[in-house]
Amino acid sequence: MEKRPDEVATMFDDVAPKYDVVNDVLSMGQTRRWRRVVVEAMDVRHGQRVLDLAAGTGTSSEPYADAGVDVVACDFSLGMLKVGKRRRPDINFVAGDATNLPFADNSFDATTISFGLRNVNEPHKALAEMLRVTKPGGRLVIAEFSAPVVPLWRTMYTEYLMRALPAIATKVSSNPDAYVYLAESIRAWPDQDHLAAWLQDAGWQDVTYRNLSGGIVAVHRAQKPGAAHTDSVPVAKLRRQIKPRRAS
Ligand SMILES: C[S@@+](CC[C@H](N)C(=O)[O-])C[C@H]1O[C@@H](n2cnc3c(N)ncnc32)[C@H](O)[C@@H]1O
Repeated sequence: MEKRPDEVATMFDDVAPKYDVVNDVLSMGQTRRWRRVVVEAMDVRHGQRVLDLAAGTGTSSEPYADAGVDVVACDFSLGMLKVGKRRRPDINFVAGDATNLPFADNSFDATTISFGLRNVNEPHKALAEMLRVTKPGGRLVIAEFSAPVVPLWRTMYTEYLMRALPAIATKVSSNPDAYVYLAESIRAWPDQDHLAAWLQDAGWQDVTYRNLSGGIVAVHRAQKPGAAHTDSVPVAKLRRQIKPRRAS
């Protein structure tokens, strides 16, 4: 399906104010669990710099910021970035296109993209750009809608996508067409193995994936070839070290 970048950006500008609420409704609360798995897969450490690409309103960036990790939330929809900045002024939001990132080579220890790659008009270019800006040995974690593995579950899910989801979106969203696009773009998106092959073709190594909710979502993990830099503290430990913020 055709994804014109200007139309995609405008569509996200339109849905931005209610984006997170509608997400929670349409996923029946599952997005929170999916996001926790992404953070675990990232396994970032104190002192590292993380790129959250297609970060939208920054909901996918928040766990890193909350853990004191230096996270850059990049997106090309100014509407989404504005909502994010208003909600989380402490996060570094940067306007940028996934196919031509405004960052130097090897500038991030880890890169992640949640529910964004499917919307990029040239996903192969985005995978190459993510490789370029990630340090050698650095990690990539992608969360994206995928293909349910059990046939009956797949049939039920397809029914939900094509019938129930647009109907619910009409009630809860200001731009129901965006959710017709959502359903169609999920159906047109490659399955788990296909995406894993794209990652390898782009130069990523040690590609693995994990299915969530029976394959409705897949979390792919990969590494940039080269030696990783490891003298840092895991975020799990860091959480215990962070002092609560004092009210001013
Ligand atoms: C479904 S939202 C995901 C937002 C966030 N990552 C999350 O998990 O809630 C998809 C985002 O991808 C962004 N996007 C799509 N194509 C892009 C591109 N070429 N460059 C940067 N951002 C892009 C959209 O603007 C939108 O904010």
